[in-house]
Amino acid sequence: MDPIQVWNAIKDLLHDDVIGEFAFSTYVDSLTPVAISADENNTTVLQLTTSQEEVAKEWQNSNSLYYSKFVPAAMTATLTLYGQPQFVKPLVTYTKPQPVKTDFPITQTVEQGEGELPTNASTFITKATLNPEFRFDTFVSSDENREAYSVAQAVADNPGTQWNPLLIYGGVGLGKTHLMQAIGNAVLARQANAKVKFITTEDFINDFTEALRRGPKATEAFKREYRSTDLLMVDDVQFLSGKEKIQEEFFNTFNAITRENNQIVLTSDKLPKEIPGLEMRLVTRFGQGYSANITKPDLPTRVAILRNKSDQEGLNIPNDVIDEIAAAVDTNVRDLEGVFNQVVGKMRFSNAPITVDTARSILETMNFKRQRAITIPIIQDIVARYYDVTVSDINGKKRNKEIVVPRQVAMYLAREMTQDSLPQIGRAFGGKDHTTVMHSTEKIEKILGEDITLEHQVQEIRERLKE
Ligand SMILES: Nc1ncnc2c1ncn2[C@@H]1O[C@H](COP(=O)(O)OP(=O)(O)OP(=O)(O)O)[C@@H](O)[C@H]1O
Repeated sequence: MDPIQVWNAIKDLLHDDVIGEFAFSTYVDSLTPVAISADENNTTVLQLTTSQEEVAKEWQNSNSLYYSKFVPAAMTATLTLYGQPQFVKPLVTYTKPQPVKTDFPITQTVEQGEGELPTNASTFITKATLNPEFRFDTFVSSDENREAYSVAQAVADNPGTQWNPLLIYGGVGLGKTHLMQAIGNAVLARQANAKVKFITTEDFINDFTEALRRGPKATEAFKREYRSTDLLMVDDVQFLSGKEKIQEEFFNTFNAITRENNQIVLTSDKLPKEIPGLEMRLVTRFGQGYSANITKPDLPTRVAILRNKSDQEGLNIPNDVIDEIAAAVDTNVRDLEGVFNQVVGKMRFSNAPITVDTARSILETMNFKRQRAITIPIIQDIVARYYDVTVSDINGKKRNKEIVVPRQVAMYLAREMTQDSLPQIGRAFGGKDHTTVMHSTEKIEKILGEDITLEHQVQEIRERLKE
């Protein structure tokens, strides 16, 4: 039996059993497998080492939670790996830690062979806990995320130097976590033993609360672990909102890491100053590096993301199917992938080529409807009906208020909802000059900020246009 293989399989099983990331990373993930041997009773023993005395003590107690969960997990693991369940006992010994020299910022390449443990096998996560698919080369860069993409690459190339912290913010499912983990994956690809840690804000809260509950030693271990990272990535910092004690610990962690010129990357759904209940000192700290926004991808980007995914998975999805999905799903990339996966599933299980009709029926069951193309004549028609005037009034020259407002609203929406240029819009509105279009749209923009009734009207028309 291979000790690393067996331990990895046991660890996977324990991961679901041991509550809390902190407990798991301290008491399970930090152990290094050394050998498999037989004791005097001929029982198979998996020998493991730890550099933390209290962790070894916990394992040496055969009534401990970890010991008791280990034995059944080992049975399952050996059954899966070798076809036969085997009774295996853990033997955890304490070894004094050797000082580890880190050469962060990264300057050299350290190769990590398959299955080999990082040389500083500490409680730090390694490549395995990052999503290996979240890389720069699998991320489609477009206008909506280009800034975030470029800064993330700069941070990955030179962590802890210029953009510290890097904060990536934007709506749900737009690729913030992907970009953040791409930094982690790039750093670990260059230096496998870099102390890289990716956590959600919830993990941080749970780990800290658990450490406090366990007492001073665990709290010390928590601080040691978090504060000595080379690259700390924290997802969704908006969840720090209103949690004073946690914010204080986060503040101290933040300071300890940046003081050493190590790197912090954060994601949030909004700018720090817009997070309610976030202490001013954190707002200032979070904003001191670089804040990059990600917004919703437009249609060509959505097509590119799907094309990319289809190619990566070696699938041959027809272009019209991809266009159909991309046009219908404009909420976020996670939804886009969700529909894509359904389509792929359908292809695999029904063994039939996928057509636009199948894609449509999947989209319908998932409540996505293809938006119809919005053109100037459609806008003119809907605006005219909404205000009870005629399309020729809108395209004519009458200057009374009842007609001028609908005309200007229609021009404004044509500018907002179509790709047509100012001269094209002017021509479509009865041959008007492009300056008239510009003046009308600016006028509506200005009134919208002051007139709530008009704002509601415009919103209602937008919704009718999307029906
Ligand atoms: N530009 C992109 N190119 C390729 N894949 C993308 C892109 N943007 C997002 N994705 C994919 O969309 C999914 C959702 O992205 P991710 O989890 O990073 O979103 P998020 O912004 O962190 O969302 P949340 O705020 O909900 O945590 C992931 O599978 C990610 O790989």
